[in-house]
Amino acid sequence: MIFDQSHDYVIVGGGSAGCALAARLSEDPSVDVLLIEAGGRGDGWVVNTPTAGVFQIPTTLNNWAFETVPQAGLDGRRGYQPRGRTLGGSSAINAMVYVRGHRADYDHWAALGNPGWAFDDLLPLFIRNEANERLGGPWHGQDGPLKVSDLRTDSPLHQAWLDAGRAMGLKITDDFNGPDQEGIGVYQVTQHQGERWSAARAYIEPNRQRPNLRVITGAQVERVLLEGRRAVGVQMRLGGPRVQIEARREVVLSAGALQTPQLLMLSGIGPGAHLQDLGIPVQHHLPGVGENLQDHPDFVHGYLSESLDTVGISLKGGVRLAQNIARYRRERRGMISSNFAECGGFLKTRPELALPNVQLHFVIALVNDHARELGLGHGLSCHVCLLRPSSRGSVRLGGPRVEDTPLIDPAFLADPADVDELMEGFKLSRELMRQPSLRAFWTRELWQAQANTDDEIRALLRRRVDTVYHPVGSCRMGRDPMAVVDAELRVHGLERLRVVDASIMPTLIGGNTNAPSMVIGEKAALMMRAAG
Ligand SMILES: Cc1cc2nc3c(=O)[nH]c(=O)nc-3n(C[C@H](O)[C@H](O)[C@H](O)COP(=O)(O)OP(=O)(O)OC[C@H]3O[C@@H](n4cnc5c(N)ncnc54)[C@H](O)[C@@H]3O)c2cc1C
Repeated sequence: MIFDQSHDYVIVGGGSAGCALAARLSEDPSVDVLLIEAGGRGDGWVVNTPTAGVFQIPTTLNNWAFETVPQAGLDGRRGYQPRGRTLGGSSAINAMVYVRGHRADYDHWAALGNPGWAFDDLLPLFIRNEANERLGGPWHGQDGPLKVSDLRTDSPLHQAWLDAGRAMGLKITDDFNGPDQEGIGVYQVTQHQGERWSAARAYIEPNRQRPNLRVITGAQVERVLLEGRRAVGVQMRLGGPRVQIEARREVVLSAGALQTPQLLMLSGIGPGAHLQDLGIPVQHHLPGVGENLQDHPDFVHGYLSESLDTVGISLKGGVRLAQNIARYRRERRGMISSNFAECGGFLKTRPELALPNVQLHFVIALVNDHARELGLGHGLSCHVCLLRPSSRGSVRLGGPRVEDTPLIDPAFLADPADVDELMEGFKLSRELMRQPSLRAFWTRELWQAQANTDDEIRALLRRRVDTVYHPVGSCRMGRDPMAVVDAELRVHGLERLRVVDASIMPTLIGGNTNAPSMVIGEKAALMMRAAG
């Protein structure tokens, strides 16, 4: 094969995991690392300014903005799947909530036959990843690349949220990432002095001067190049022409839970029959590629509000916004530094449960259809999602070219048990939002108002549930025939090819997935350096 360029490690996808991996590998000056990202540089004010960042979610700005296939469990609706398309990946468009997940989830991964992935194995990596401005040891790091801070919004809604939790006798916490996840609290965010801290800002920007770290943006990889069972490089499009890049040591796919399986399948690695249907020569039959897709099904309660402490579209709100913009320019504080999903909680819907089974995101604006529907006025929202759904979906190719949107099927609410469990979360979160301290901030319940009987609630869930943006699991780590990578993240049956991103999670974690994806990158770097 004739190559246009050659590097030791070629990493495809500059997202949460890919940025962490590239930075850690290139700490060793004797290796040279190439990071390839399809999107742009991700360093503009829209990315960095927290409230501006929200405009990326309903649009194609730095966003692949995928749709799912029609979901039988959601009355045949198509779900929405925003995914970051820029250096920093989804961490450049996400809600900045800093959460690691529950220790039991990682212990479960290890118990499934993945040594080295128990919580106690990963805690030092979470600490190494983190620069927390308030919290320190033994649970938190203060010297890592990822800045984590308290919100700088000074919102009265925080107190109202905590008071509502107290009124219901719920635990109150000031740290969702300490020894006990359960409780109601205000989220810490991946921000520094009121600005977003994406994976690119954490891991790539400070290391731009390294001669052994090359970053290419605006280049979409089309496939992995194989020689027999060995990955030798990738083929990508850089603007018009096709370019072939050699990986002298390894190719790493970090394109995320939806596009890593897509790239494997485009390279002839995946379920043989599916590839043959599309005319793709089967290089390696690996039936688990694209299977086991899991995502948190999420329902959003909506409320109208007259409070100008919420973000909305109104004349008075416009004046307030202008004042807040001026304040943000001066101090990097106030409403413009909001991540919207400011407060939340991890709760058990039944006291006998061993772990919290639902997560709440309390949002200081009205969220309707991922902010794709906007109306006049002000409002509030409370998301409730199911942390460990039973439903399993898949990612399949939509066609034989990388431009063909993958067929994404999270199979939301396919298992009726998920509907019933989420219904418990619905009732709990609605009760919380009706507590006097929060009731004072809203004037009317919206779409959930008429859902009172269990059947009405189930029907409403099927009408409105969608993602809270945590797809994982589509290139699952494990040892069985349906596993795609081993515990060192090497693709089964092939050489010099790894997967390093959220797709390797065997099961969903109970929490948000950005920091865990970075830690997957951190861990991969350690394993790859040890392998030499
Ligand atoms: C709207 C939204 C809100 C979220 N909110 C939170 C939150 O508040 N807190 C939290 O912890 N998590 C949140 N998440 C989830 C979290 O950000 C992701 O789980 C995490 O970033 C995934 O990391 P990754 O490395 O697996 O993939 P990504 O970060 O998505 O990176 C994949 C990268 O690969 C690139 N790529 C794909 N295909 C190709 C190709 N063919 N060639 C080259 N490059 C390619 C993509 O452009 C992208 O940059 C949110 C996600 C979204 C979308």
